[in-house]
Amino acid sequence: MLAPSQREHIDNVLAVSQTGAAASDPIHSSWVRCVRDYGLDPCRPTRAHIVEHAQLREHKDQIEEFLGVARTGMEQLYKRMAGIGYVLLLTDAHGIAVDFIGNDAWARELKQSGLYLGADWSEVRAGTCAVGTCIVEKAPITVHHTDHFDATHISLTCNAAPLFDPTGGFLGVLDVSALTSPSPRESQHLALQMVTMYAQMVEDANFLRYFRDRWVLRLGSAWSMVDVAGEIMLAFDGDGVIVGTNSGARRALRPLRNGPGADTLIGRPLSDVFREGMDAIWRIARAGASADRSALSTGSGEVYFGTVQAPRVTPQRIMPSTADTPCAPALERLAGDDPQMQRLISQASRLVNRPVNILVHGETGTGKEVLAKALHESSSRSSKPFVAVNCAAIPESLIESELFGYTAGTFTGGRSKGMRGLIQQSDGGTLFLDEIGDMPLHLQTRLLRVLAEREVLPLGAEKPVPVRLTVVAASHRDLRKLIAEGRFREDLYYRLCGAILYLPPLRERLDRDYLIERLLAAESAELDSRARLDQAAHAALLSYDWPGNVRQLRNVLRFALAVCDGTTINIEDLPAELMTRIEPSPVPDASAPIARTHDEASVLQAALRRQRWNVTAVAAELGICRATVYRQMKRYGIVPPNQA
Ligand SMILES: Nc1ncnc2c1ncn2[C@@H]1O[C@H](COP(=O)(O)OP(=O)(O)OP(=O)(O)O)[C@@H](O)[C@H]1O
Repeated sequence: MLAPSQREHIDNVLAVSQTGAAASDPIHSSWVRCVRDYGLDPCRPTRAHIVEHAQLREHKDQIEEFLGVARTGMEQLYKRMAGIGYVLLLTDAHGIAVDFIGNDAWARELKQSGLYLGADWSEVRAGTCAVGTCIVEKAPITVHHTDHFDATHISLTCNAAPLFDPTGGFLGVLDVSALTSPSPRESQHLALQMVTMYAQMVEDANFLRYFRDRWVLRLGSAWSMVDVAGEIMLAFDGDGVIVGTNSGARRALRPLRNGPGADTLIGRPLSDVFREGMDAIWRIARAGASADRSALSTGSGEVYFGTVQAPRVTPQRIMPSTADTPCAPALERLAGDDPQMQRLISQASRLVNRPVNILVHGETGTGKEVLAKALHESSSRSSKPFVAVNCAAIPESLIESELFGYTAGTFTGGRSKGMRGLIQQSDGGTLFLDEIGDMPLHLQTRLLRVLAEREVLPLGAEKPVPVRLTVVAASHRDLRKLIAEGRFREDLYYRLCGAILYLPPLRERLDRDYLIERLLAAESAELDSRARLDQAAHAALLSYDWPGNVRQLRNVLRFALAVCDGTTINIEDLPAELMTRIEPSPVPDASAPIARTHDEASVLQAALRRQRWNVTAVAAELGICRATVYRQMKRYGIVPPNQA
């Protein structure tokens, strides 16, 4: 039963989402997103969603090291905020609360409201809220009472600040929330300042931990405060080259000279940023904590006071030098300007030389093998073999001998000298196990033993052979689900997932243009063609939702190059499926475009009516993405009844 205040709120949300919002208003823009992009219905308030334990574990595993650092900051912040009724949430980049500090006395109310461990505060799930909207805006935000989209949340007040990793990737959100609060929005001003300040402190603590083997230059505009609150931090190596920047540095500093790459500081010498040059910085380092604190000035005329912290551990033992390279070239080539891919690449570049196995998740055709290969090529193992095995493609009866090898005379008909298995062949290099979820259970047990004991026992052999094995495993299936069904060993899962990388589906990537260009160049070179895409074909490629991901894009380009006139690829050269995703089967006569348009419009209209104008449900029914539904609605002038 809805309270009058909730009903009034729903009417308000409906009115704004129908008329649209000013781009500068993050709350109303979020309401519009909730209705138009996520298909959320303000008339159906929904309780908080708490993810299951196993899923929460996975989210925590992703940022385990960071969680330890963040906890200290959270405890300090909680001490200051608990007395005035606030609780604290730390969420990952997906909006899942991976840590929480609150008062046990209100545990029931807090859990019901979603102020709890495991709560999903993404905008897609919870509507406008401090965490979810902060993830979209990447900036601190207060979402107070009726700023929330969902009427169940309108008694809450929430303040959130984003957290970035030392390479600028988005890590998650720090949030302070209260079950009750005074009605003026201004009452939250201080809470927002506090959460923003602590988010910065947590980020900086993480930065110092991450770059503990590097020199760190801390800068502040107040002479006496630099040691305690250096707003700007730059990590640099013994040659004075910048290897890391905190958020403050990324906001405030630019290289002295313009030119290519002027937007990034990583990889540049410090003398490219400060007029006084490297000598002055080494002088500051030598002065240590003494009062001799030279000022450094930037190209824009700002003056900062600096202090330099020496490396606290010896570099190379922690991480071989290439692992610190902000982006290894083989990895960098995988993507253009897509935030999800850029984050993945920065995570991957930090992993290349670490002694961990990596699990890659992604839909079929997203490039899991390509990523595994790039990881290998970027590592110090690159001169050793990269061995790829598709566990789903090799018949079960052969996987064992293929992987583990066999000795002479083990099989009648086998090679008389025996065979080194693929595990041995990858010794010192990388073993890529694709579709690991399809590996039979008894072989999972043997693989686990190889990983634990670092030796392999070929079939028929008496003595094990030592191997230096680094595994990158991939799966498009949910391994946690397979574990729950008893089809995948949990202990093997934990051995394999030293780190998990999620490859986004192509429809979510914003760098499709880059991929189209790269793949077209690669395919053209192979076919010795110089054909270019015309505008309509290019637009069709950009707007398609690519269920088969990068592989399908590659195949489509190959097809188009083969059938085009040799100079221009136009829309007719693209395979029919790009034009017919929305049509009912059987496919109508392709020579009748008017009939096809008419069919498309009526199919869409019927589905919209059937699904009561819920765009998400329509997209699911027709097997297309929501953006395509909106595009088609616009094209055919279909307007929801309440907006007509
Ligand atoms: N980033 C990329 N740049 C260029 N080509 C790519 C990229 N990602 C994938 N591809 C191409 O897409 C195709 C599929 O890639 P890949 O085999 O790595 O996908 P996958 O996710 O391992 O697929 P599956 O799940 O079917 O094993 C390949 O032809 C590959 O060359």
